[in-house]
Amino acid sequence: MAHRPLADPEDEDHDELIATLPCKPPTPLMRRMRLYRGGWFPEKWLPAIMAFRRRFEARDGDVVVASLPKCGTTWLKALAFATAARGTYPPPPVAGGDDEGNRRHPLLRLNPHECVPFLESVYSTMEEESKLDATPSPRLLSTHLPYSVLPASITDSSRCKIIYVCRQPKDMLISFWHFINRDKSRDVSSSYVWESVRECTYFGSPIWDHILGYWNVSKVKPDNVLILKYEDMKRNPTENVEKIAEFIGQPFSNSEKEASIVDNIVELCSFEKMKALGASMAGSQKVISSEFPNDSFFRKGAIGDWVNHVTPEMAESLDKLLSEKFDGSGFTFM
Ligand SMILES: Nc1ncnc2c1ncn2[C@@H]1O[C@H](COP(=O)(O)OS(=O)(=O)O)[C@@H](OP(=O)(O)O)[C@H]1O
Repeated sequence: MAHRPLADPEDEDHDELIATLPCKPPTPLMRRMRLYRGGWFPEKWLPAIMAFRRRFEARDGDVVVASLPKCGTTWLKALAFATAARGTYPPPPVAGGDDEGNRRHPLLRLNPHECVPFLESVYSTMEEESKLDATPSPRLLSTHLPYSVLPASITDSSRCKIIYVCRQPKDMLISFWHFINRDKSRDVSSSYVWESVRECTYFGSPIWDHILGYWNVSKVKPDNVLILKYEDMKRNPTENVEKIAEFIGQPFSNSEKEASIVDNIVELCSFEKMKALGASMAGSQKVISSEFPNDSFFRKGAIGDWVNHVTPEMAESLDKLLSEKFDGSGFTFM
């Protein structure tokens, strides 16, 4: 007798499935959270995440920028966009004037999040989903989701390339703490955020799990997953831009190198330039589901700001926790 294949639970109504997932009650920072495929997510986000898993169709040449929030996402989006689109939009020369040609570059008018959409947000509206389908290849996309939540269309085929950026968790968590507290009127209990600093978690999910999810795949599929580190990008921006270009199959030619195209990209996406632009656009349209002002993505852009906020004891305990969790994986922040 032929066996009937088991129904895929995600084919059922999202709401019914979500209601069965383990949950945590709301906190002052977060609405109700649900455990899904090994990670905690605000319940409200799950329909879009599930729709993304079900409906996204990867195409040859798609490049996905992946990260945990506050690890350099905005910067990497800018660098990857400027690199991939340099044929259509040459980066303005470092010493270039402020003429119309130089102002034509999208990154001088738009926040990088507007140039590279978050897939999990795209699937929250039919309009955004249709826009994504109509986007010509090659597409530059992004996600904050862990590898375990990505659709099979990305993980089981070799069509997509993923560039993952990670950052020393102490700096990432302090950056997040500032981001949450930037709007004093929200009156979010900072003790809740401090709990996540102490536990080294993001919305209840371990930070090391997110990093190791991508890291482990990069070891077996190096042509599909490239790991970058915020600290290394700060120290060697040129080298990292060259790495990005090679990884996406658009290496810089000798004539481009001679014309200082790499330097121009680095300058266009430098913290100082992007912060100044973000400040000048602060009052204009908000980005990422119209939620965040342009300037909220640029604060200090430094390595090691955690020393101003985290006690040496807390830092030591975080370092110990992380070295245990990364032990044997081959991953380090150096
Ligand atoms: N161009 C450039 N160069 C270096 N650093 C930069 C740049 N742009 C943003 N930043 C810093 O990155 C931090 C924000 O992280 P994300 O972009 O990942 O945030 S988000 O996920 O998009 O919300 C946040 O870090 P902190 O300054 O430590 O808070 C930003 O200031």
